[in-house]
Amino acid sequence: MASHSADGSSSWLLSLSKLALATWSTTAVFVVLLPSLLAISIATTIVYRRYFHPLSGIPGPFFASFTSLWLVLHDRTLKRHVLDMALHKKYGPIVRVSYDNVMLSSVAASKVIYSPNGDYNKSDYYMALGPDQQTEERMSLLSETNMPRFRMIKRVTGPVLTLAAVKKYERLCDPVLERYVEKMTQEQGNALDLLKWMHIVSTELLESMVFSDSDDIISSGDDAGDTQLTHEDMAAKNWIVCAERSEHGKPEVFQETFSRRIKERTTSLEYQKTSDFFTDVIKLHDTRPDFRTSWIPLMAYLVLNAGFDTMGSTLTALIIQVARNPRVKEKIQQELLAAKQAGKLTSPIPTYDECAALPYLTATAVESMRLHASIGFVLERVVPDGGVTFEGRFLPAGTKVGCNPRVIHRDKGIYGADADVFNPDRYLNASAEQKREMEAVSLRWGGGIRKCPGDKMAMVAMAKFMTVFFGEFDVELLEEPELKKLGLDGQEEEISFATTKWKGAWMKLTKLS
Ligand code: HEM
Repeated sequence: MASHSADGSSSWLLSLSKLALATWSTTAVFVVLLPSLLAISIATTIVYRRYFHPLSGIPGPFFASFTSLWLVLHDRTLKRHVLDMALHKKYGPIVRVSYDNVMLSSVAASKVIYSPNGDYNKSDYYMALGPDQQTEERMSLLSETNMPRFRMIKRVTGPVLTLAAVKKYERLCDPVLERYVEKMTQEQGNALDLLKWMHIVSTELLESMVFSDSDDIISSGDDAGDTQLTHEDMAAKNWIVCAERSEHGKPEVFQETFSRRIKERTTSLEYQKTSDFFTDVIKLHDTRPDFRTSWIPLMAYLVLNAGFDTMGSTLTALIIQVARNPRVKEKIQQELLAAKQAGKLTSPIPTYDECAALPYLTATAVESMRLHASIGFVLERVVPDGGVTFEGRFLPAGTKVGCNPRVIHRDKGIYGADADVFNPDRYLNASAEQKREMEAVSLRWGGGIRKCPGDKMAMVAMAKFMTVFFGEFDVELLEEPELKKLGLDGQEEEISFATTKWKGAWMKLTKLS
C-alpha cells in the first residue's frame, strides 16, 4: 500500500504519472497509432487498386496502377503527346494510366467514346479549364459537366458560331491581314519567333471578329511576353487534393484587352450598331430569355481563351511542316499562283470561300492538324452507366477513358503505312470512302457532342491567313548554326500541356514577286 507523506509528495507523484500516462497516450495516438492506421489504409488502397480493382488486369506503368500522382507528374513533363505514343507502343492498345483511368489507341473505341449520339461525359480533368465555381451565371461551354445544362447552353449559343454566322465577320480580318503583310514585308530577312508571331496574328484576327477592331500588336511585335507566359506559367494546382486539377497561365495583355473592350461594349449603346460577333451575342441575349446577361462577356472570353492558343499553335506547326517540305511549299505556291492568274483570288485579301476552294492548301492544313493536333492530351471522358468493353476488357461505369488525338491520328489502318509522314496528298489521292473514314476518325476538333464549337471561326480566320501568308512570302526556318550566330535560343521543341506548341522555331521571310 502506498504511504502518504505529510508534504503530499505521493499525490504529486500520482498526478505526475497520470499526466505522463495521458501525454504518453496522446503521443502514442499521434506518433504510433495514427501513422500506423494511415500506413495500413495507404497499403490497403495500394493493394486493392493494384490487384483487386476492376481495372487491375489492364497493363500500364506500376505506379500508375494505384495513384494519379504518376499521371500528374507526367503531365508536368509537358511531353504527354510523346509519352502516350510510347506507352501504347510498350503496353498495347489499352493502357492504365491511373487507378481509375485508361487510355486507348483503338479507332473502334474512339468512335464509341466520341460518338455524336453517345453519352460519354467529360471527366473532372476539365474542371481546371473552367471557372472555380460553376453557377447559373458563370457558364462554361468548355468545362460544364451537367449534361442537360450543357445541351441548353450549346443550343442557345450555337447560332453565333455557325459557318454562315462567322462568315459575316470575315471582312473584319482583312485590315489585320493587310497590316500583317506590311509588317512582315519590313521584317524580310530578319529572324522572327514563329510561335510569338502566330499567337499575335491569331489574337488580332479573333479580336477583330469579336469586336470589329483589334489593338495593333502587329506593328510593334510586342506581346509583352504573353506567348511565353502561356507555355511557361503552367503549374499543377491542388495536385494533392485533386490531382487532375491544374491551371495554365493566362496571357495578361490579351486578357486585359478583351476586358477593356467588353467594358466599352457593354457600357455604350453606340457600339451595338456594329456588325460583329459581340453584337450578335447581345442580339442573342435580347431574343433568348435563357441567355443570361452575364454570358455576354463570357462568350467573348471563350473565343480568346479557347481560340488564341489553339490557333497560334496550329499555325506554328503548319508553317514548320511546310517550310521543312520544299515539295509541299512549291505545290502550295503553284496552286496560289494559278488561282491568282485565273482571277480566283480577290486582291489584296481573298474571301473565305475562295480560300476554301484551294484543295492543296486545305489538305495541307488538315494534314498538319493530323500530325500536330494542337490538343496533345487525352480527351478524357467518363464511362456511362452499364460500363463498356473495349479491347476485351470490361470498364465499369465511372472509369475515366479516352484517346490522345496524336495517337489516333497515326493509325496505319486508317491513314496508311506512311501515317507518320507529313503528306497532304493522302487526301487528294484517297477514294471517297477513305476520305470519309479519315474525316470520321479525326479528332483535330475533338469529337461527338463536345466537338469544338469554334471550328468554323478558326477555319475562316486560318484559311484567310494561310492564303495570304503563302501567297505573299516564301518562308524558311533558321537552322541551329544561323541561330547561334544571331545569339538566339534555337532549342526547338514541342511541349504539351493544355495545348501542344512548338517553341524555339525562328523563321525568315522573303516577299514573293
Ligand atoms: C485552330 C483553332 C482551334 C483548335 C485546333 C481547337 C480544337 C479543339 C478541340 C480538339 C476541342 C476538344 C477538346 C476536348 O474534347 O477536350 C475543342 C473544344 C472547344 N473549343 Fe476549340 N479549337 C480551336 C479554336 C476554337 C475557337 C476559336 C473557339 C471559340 C470560338 C473554340 C472553342 C472551344 C470550346 C468552347 C470547346 C469545348 C467544347 C465542349 O466542351 O463542348 N475553339 N477545341
